[in-house]
Amino acid sequence: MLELSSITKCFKKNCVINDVSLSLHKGLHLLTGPNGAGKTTLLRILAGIIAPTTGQVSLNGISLPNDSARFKAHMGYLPQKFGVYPEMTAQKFLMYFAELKGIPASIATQKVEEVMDIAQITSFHNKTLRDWTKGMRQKVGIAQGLLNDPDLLLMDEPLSGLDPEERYYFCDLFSKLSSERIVLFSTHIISELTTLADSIMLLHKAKMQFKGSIPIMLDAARGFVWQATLSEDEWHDKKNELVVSALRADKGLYEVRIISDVRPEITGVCSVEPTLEDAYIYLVSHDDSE
Ligand SMILES: Nc1ncnc2c1ncn2[C@@H]1O[C@H](COP(=O)(O)OP(=O)(O)OP(=O)(O)O)[C@@H](O)[C@H]1O
Repeated sequence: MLELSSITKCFKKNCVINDVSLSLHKGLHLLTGPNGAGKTTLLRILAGIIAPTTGQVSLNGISLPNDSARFKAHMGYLPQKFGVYPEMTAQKFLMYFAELKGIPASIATQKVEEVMDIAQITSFHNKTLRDWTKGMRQKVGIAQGLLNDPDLLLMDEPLSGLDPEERYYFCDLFSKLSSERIVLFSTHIISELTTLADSIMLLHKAKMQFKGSIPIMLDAARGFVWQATLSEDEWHDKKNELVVSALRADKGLYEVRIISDVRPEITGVCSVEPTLEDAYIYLVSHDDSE
């Protein structure tokens, strides 16, 4: 189990994480929130790269920073900007990482083969990384995170810059990997993950605004999501007073999903079931910290 108790992180007077506590068990967990919410900072704390200003982190009873080496031996981390050495092949690159992680040479070759198989990059193993697409490089990043067979796999925005097919592939992979470990990743893209994640955490204005299962997140917004079709004039008239979670324009008509505590005064408006994106907008717009 991963436990965070009362984590606060301040950069001088700017506190970007404020008293965050949570426990995560085996499974797939998403960390989302607006730009600058503190997602990368929180993941860097969990990866033992930076220390919290106050608070504790522990993984199966092993705590940071006291037992940092042992903690890191059970953790894999994919940073937001994962650099590769372009002249290396994936196999060489992963062997290099295995050495950095202290994996004994006697099992490193086999371990590298195993993770290349999981990340489905075996057939490219002899190609230098210079020639790889972003999605393929991301697979190498995930493979390096798995080298030590971690109990905790942390990934910072692993879906960014990927096309829909690649995103589907990775979500499915993370879901499979989460049957044996805690997989926690940050993302701005939440719609397609609805059925896969065991829990979702929304970090907003330094606080954990929401944490819970996807059905519970959807429940939070139920009754507050509306749909209406507006003419161009109506849309321009109303758009500044509405909180909009989705918009589709077609032949001069605007199909709008609206987040509102009360029925909006629009002809033909109807209540609709929330999507995860609606729930996200609902929670972010119902920030009660101000
Ligand atoms: N080393 C640092 N020194 C000072 N401020 C920092 C440092 N690292 C992060 N911050 C600030 O902390 C805040 C949170 O940044 P962070 O990168 O954690 O957010 P994020 O949620 O990951 O954002 P994004 O979704 O845009 O990647 C930002 O205001 C950022 O400027």
